[in-house]
Parts: sequence; structure tokens; C-alpha cells
Amino acid sequence: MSSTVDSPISSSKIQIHQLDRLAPRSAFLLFYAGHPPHQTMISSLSARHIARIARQQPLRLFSSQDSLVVTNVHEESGVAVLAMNRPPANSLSLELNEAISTSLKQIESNPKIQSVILASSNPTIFSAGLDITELISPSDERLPKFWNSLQQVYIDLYGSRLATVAAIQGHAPAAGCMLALACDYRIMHGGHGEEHLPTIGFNETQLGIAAPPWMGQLMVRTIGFRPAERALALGTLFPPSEALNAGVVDDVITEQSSSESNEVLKALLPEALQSQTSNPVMIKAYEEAACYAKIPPQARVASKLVTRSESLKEMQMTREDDTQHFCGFITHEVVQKNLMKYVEKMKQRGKAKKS
Ligand SMILES: CCCCCC/C=C\CC(=O)SCCNC(=O)CCNC(=O)[C@H](O)C(C)(C)COP(=O)(O)OP(=O)(O)OC[C@H]1O[C@@H](n2cnc3c(N)ncnc32)[C@H](O)[C@@H]1OP(=O)(O)O
Repeated sequence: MSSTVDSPISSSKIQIHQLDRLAPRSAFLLFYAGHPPHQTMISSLSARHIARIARQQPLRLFSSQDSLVVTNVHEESGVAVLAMNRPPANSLSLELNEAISTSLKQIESNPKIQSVILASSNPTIFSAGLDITELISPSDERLPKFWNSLQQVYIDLYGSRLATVAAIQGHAPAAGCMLALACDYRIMHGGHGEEHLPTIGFNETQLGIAAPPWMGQLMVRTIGFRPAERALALGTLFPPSEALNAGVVDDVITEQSSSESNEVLKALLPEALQSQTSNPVMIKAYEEAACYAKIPPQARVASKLVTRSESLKEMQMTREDDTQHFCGFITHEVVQKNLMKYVEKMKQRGKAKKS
């Protein structure tokens, strides 16, 4: 049976814990359908805390076709799909970031779900990274909120109790790459011929900006120090085979690998993604997600904390400074000029493509 996530988190259905040891100064939460052995390392929140959190982050529904994010769950396999749905390029606005975090929490609140596929309703773009228009002549009020929402997406994805699988159908530059690297497993489409290869990587330096430390470190942890150092400096965007060789992604799938339609995907995919039921990236992503879902969750979550808790703790401790640094850097006159030039180039390229 498949159902759409359509109810707010209910404190009777789930147990919410704060990982005090992981995030002493923060509101970092791991939603965990608890098993007694795991509870020894985490402390419960009171009903009052839960109510407060629910008030701070009202849960909205994202199941309709015009939503920024579309989700669906398949309880039989324990797998859910969360697809970004912000045409034309899934560029990350404040609202899209908030929608991703909220939907992920909704999915986590279903104890039958153990894995989530992070996908895109756009078959050629996973996410174009930050919405550059958020960065140009930003308002003093919105810019820190915007950055906070991105930090939150990172924390929510990287620290999720769910196994997270990125189905990278197409381009994933900059913050789009961050979304993928924050997952547990990455599958990228091999592209449709040499001329239309999708790419993934941190290209920030090409825009005259630098990836923030937590994002850069994510690349370091994924591909190793020296390759990451070089890729970050050059702003390298890796085509699929290079991304695989470097370890940026775990798997590359081409049309030839599989073209058979998958019955489970018909039930699992939200309406906006029904055309992707025979997409080989989606099929592989489902297989991988189902495989993770079979691992005893308390062991899987504990193993994730072994590798991720330190960086999440670091993020929580440096979060405010990071926001201040980001806002100061982005509003700098030289950076603004660089960003405007970049957007102008992007528009020219778009016009040339259309004519
Ligand atoms: C302390 C400082 C910290 C700094 C923090 C840095 C962290 C993250 C930085 C970022 O994420 S910045 C964003 C980086 N992203 C990019 O550079 C990608 C730019 N886009 C592209 O290269 C291409 O669009 C694409 C993703 C490769 C797709 O190419 P395609 O040819 O398929 O599509 P286009 O015609 O180029 O684009 C379609 C449509 O989308 C608009 N668009 C694309 N990307 C963005 C974006 N990032 N923000 C806003 N809008 C975007 C593009 O202008 C087109 O619009 P129309 O012309 O159709 O109106």
C-alpha cells in the first residue's frame, strides 16, 4: 500500500529525542522510532518541548502537484520519495529549503519508513544550487533567514535517521551537489551522449565565491583531502564518469543499464514523477533504498552517527558565525558585481539556447 505523507507529526506516533552529546547548544533533532538499546545514548524531550517545536515549525502539506516538494511513501518496502519540484531548475530558494526540511521531518515521523530517495521532478536538473537571485541585492532580513534554511537542510539531511539516497538525474552544481553529498548514497545518470553530460561539483569559485567550510569539508570527507582541495579551488564540475572515478558519486547509470518498468515505482513515485517509473536511476535508487531499509535501524543509525556526529556538532557550534560571515561576504560590493556578471552570462546563454 502506498500513501502520501499528509498528516502533521503526532507526538503519540513517534519519539523525539535530542542528541545532547551531539549538539549541546543546538536544536538538532533526530526523529527516531526508538528501540530500547538506542535510548541509552539519547535523552527524551518532554511533551512541552515537542509542542514547542511543533509550534516553531508548523508542518505544511506538500502533496499537491504545484508544491515545491512532492513526496510519497511506500510502507511495504519502507521507502519514501522526496522530489524537489521548483521549475525551471530546482534552484534553492528560502521556501524550497524550508519545504525540503519540513517534508523530510514528515517522512521521518512515519515509523514504517527507513529510507528516502531525494529526487527531482526535472529529468535533466537535480538542483542548480542556490537560487542566485536570493544573493543579488538581498534584503537584510531575508538573507540570514535564507542561509539558515540552507544550513538546516544540511543538518536535516546529513543527520537524518533515514537512509538517504540521491537520485541525481541531471546537473548538480554547488549547493545542488551539497544536497547529494549529504545523502548516504549517490546514483547519477550517465547522460544522453557526450554533448549533454550532466555535471556535479562545487563550482563556487567560478562565481567569485567560495563554498563555506561545512560544505567544503563535506567534499573532503567524500573524496579525500587532496582531490577535494583541488576541486574546490578550481570549481570543478565532474561529468558522470569522472564523478564516479573521484568518488563524488557511488554509481553511474545509463539508459542501457536497465529500461524495465518497475511496478513498485508506480506505487512509490508521486504523480509528478510517474514518467520516471522506468528511469534507470530511479530503479537503482529504489533498489538501494530498499536494501538500506532492511538493515536493523538502530544499528544503521548508530553507525551513521559514528561518521557524522562530529561534523554536525561542529556545524551547530559555528552556525551563527557562518551566517554572519556569509551575509558579510555576499553583500560585499565586489562579490555583488561578480554575481551580477554571472547571472548576466547565465541569461545570455539562456537566450542563445532559446533563439
Ligand atoms: C561565504 C560565502 C558562501 C557562499 C555560498 C556558496 C554556496 C553555494 C553557492 C551556489 O549554490 S550558487 C549557484 C551555483 N549554481 C550554478 O552556478 C548553476 C547555474 N546554472 C547552470 O549552470 C545551468 O542552468 C544548469 C544547472 C547546468 C542547467 O542548464 P540548462 O541548460 O539545462 O538550463 P538553463 O537554460 O541554463 O537554466 C534554466 C533556467 O533556470 C535558471 N537557473 C539556472 N540556474 C539557476 C540558479 N542557480 N539560480 C537561479 N536561476 C537559475 C536559468 O536562468 C534559466 O532560466 P530562464 O532563462 O529559463 O528564465
